[in-house]
Amino acid sequence: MAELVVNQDKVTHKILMELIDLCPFNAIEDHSGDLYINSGCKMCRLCVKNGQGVIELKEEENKPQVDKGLWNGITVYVDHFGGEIHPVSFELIGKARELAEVTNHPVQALIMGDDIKELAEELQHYGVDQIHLYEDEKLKDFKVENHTAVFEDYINKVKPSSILVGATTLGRSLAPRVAARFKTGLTADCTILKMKENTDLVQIRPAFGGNIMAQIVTENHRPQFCTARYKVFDAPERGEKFGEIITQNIDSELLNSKINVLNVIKKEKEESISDAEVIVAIGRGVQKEEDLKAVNELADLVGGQVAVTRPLIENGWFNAKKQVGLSGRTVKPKLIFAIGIHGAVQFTAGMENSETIIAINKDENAPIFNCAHIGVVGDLYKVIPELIEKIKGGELNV
Ligand SMILES: Cc1cc2nc3c(=O)[nH]c(=O)nc-3n(C[C@H](O)[C@H](O)[C@H](O)COP(=O)(O)OP(=O)(O)OC[C@H]3O[C@@H](n4cnc5c(N)ncnc54)[C@H](O)[C@@H]3O)c2cc1C
Repeated sequence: MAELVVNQDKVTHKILMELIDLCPFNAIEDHSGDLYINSGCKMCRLCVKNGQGVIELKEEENKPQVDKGLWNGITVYVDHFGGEIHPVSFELIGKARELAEVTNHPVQALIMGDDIKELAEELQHYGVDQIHLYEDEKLKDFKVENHTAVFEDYINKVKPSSILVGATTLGRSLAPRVAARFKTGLTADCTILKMKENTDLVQIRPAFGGNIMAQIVTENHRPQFCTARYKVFDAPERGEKFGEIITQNIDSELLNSKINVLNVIKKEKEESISDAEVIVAIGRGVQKEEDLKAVNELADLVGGQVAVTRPLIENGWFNAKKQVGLSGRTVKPKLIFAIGIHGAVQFTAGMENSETIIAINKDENAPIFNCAHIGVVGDLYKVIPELIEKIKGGELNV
C-alpha cells in the first residue's frame, strides 16, 4: 500500500486553505496551522498533484513483484445457461481480440458445464484462439464452489494474463471468489478497457458516485480480473471456424459442492430495456404522471420501450428495471430519445454507447447535449406532440 506523507515544513496558510478547498472528500483539516489528513481520504491523489510538494505519495517498499512474462493470454469466461451462450460473452470476446492486438497474446475462452461441446464449437466462429473446455456432470448446474475449483485449475494450468467475466448474476458471484483465491485485484463493471504494452490491463469505470472515471491497474499481480456489463462492448460478427478446442480435465474429487440442485425453473423471458433497439428515455422534465400518456404514445409510434432516470424510479412511477445508468441498466439501442434529462454522468454512463442519441431539453447548456448526436433545445411539452403529429402524418419516419 502507498501512503501519504505530509511535509509540514512546507505548509503555508495559503496552500493549506487551497488544499482544504480542493479535497472532494473533506479529508484535509487545519490543526493549528498543521495539515492533517483524516479518515475520509480516498487516496484520489488530487492533493499530491496540486499541493506543491506539501503532500507526497510514498510507494510501499518491497512491493510484490510478478514475472509478467509467465502470464500469457486474455481469457473470456463464457457464461451460458440452457444451451445458450450469454451475449455478454461474445461482447467480451470482441473486446479481448482488440486488447490482444496490443500484446500479441492469444484470446482464450473458458467454458465449463456438462454436455456443452456444441457451445464450444460455436465459439470457434468468433475468433478465439483457444477454447478450453471442461465437461463434467457435476458442472451441469451452476454451483459456485465447483465452478470456482475449475476456474482455479484453469488458471494454474494456462496462466492467462487477463480475465474478462460478464457482470451477470453468475459472473458477479464467481469472479470475486476466483480473484480472492489468487489474491489478485478485480475491477467490477468496467466501462472501458485498454491494454498497455507491458500487459497491464487498464480497467476504467466510474467511481465515487460517478464523479470521476477511475483507471485501475493491477501492476503487481496476475491474473488481472475484471467484469463488464452486457451492452458495453461490441460483439464480433459470426465468421469462419477458427481456433482449437482444448479439452481440460479436473479431478472430480475437487468438485465437492454440498449443494444439491433439485429443480431449475426457467424464468419467463421479460422484456428488457437492455435488449431494446429503440428507447424513449425520460427524466424529471416530465412533471406529472398523467404526462406519461404522450410519452407512451411516442414510444409506441417509434416501436420503442420507455426507460427512465433514477428520480422517476424513486417517485414510484416505474419499476427499477426501467432505470438506465450506473445503478440501473446499460443500454445500447440503435436509437434513444433522452427527453427532459439533465445528462448526469450516472445516467449517461448507462447509455452513451447508443448508436444515435436524440436529446430534447429546454436548457441549451444541459450536459446531455455533450453526448447527443442530435440536440433539440425546446420544451418537451411542445416537442413531443409535434413529433407525434409529424410521425403520424408521415412527415417523419423513425
Ligand atoms: C451513486 C449514484 C448513482 C446514481 N445512479 C443513477 C442511475 O443509474 N441513473 C440515473 O438516471 N441517475 C442516477 N443517479 C442520479 C443522478 O445523479 C441524477 O440525479 C439523475 O440522473 C437526474 O435525473 P434527471 O436528469 O431526470 O433530473 P434533473 O437533474 O432534475 O434534470 C431534469 C432535466 O429536465 C430538463 N427539463 C425540465 N423541464 C423540461 C421541459 N419542459 N422540457 C424539456 N426539458 C425540461 C431540465 O432542463 C433538466 O436538464 C445516481 C446518483 C448517485 C449519487
